[in-house]
Amino acid sequence: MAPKTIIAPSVLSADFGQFGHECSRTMEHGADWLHVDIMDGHFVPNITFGAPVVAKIRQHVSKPTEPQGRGTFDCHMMIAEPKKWVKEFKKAGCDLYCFHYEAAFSSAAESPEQSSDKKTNPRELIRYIHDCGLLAGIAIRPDTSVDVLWDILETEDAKEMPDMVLVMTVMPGFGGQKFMATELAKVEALRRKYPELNIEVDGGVGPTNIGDAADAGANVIVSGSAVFGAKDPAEVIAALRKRVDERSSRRR
Ligand SMILES: O=C(CO)[C@@H](O)[C@H](O)COP(=O)(O)O
Repeated sequence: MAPKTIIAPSVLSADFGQFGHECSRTMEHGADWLHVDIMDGHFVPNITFGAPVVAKIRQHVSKPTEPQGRGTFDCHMMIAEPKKWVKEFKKAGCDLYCFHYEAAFSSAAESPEQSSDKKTNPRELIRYIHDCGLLAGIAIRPDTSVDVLWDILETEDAKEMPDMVLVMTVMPGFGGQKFMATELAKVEALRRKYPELNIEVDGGVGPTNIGDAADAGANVIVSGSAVFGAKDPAEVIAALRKRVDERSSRRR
């Protein structure tokens, strides 16, 4: 069965001066999830915010009543040491912890106090995230081949299977960049092999290119500036949803 359409506005484009209100308002506009961009100034050349801020905005959005349900906080961890922060973000109210493949190999420390010179691998990290009670996502940058994911997705161990794959359609770090249509070949390849997988696209996505993203097979749609910069964000969210729904009903 085709996975359901999930619209996840990226809060990177929100007005941080009224962050809680921006989050609750976006949910009222029809969002399914909130895509929460965590940047550390190491993995990407930009810094956003950490777990204490996530805990504050969580108070403005009801927790999902089921896994992947409405109100899911989809935390996109653009950080160099993803394993270090899993428990902190769980405590803060994160539901889905999506780390970058490129960062995983240097992230074995279990807490901020521990040194992080050990290596881990993405499958172990997915298992660890699940053991901590979170959904797990794995992201790839435009300069990473989709081929790195096949081995991970072939697992027969449910604890090591990601709940979502994120295909970045810009280099991570900043909102408002131009959508890279070349990345949709990765989405197509993933969808061909995994009809039920949650495949997220993120970066420069909006009404002008949602058709291409949906046709390629994306079902989790992140959109920052197109939603927060719109006169009528509810209209943009509805338009994104309509296009993805149309495509997935043809696939069924
Ligand atoms: O992770 C990122 C950027 O690194 C994204 O979540 C963007 O912030 C999405 O914003 P737009 O490209 O839609 O403005």
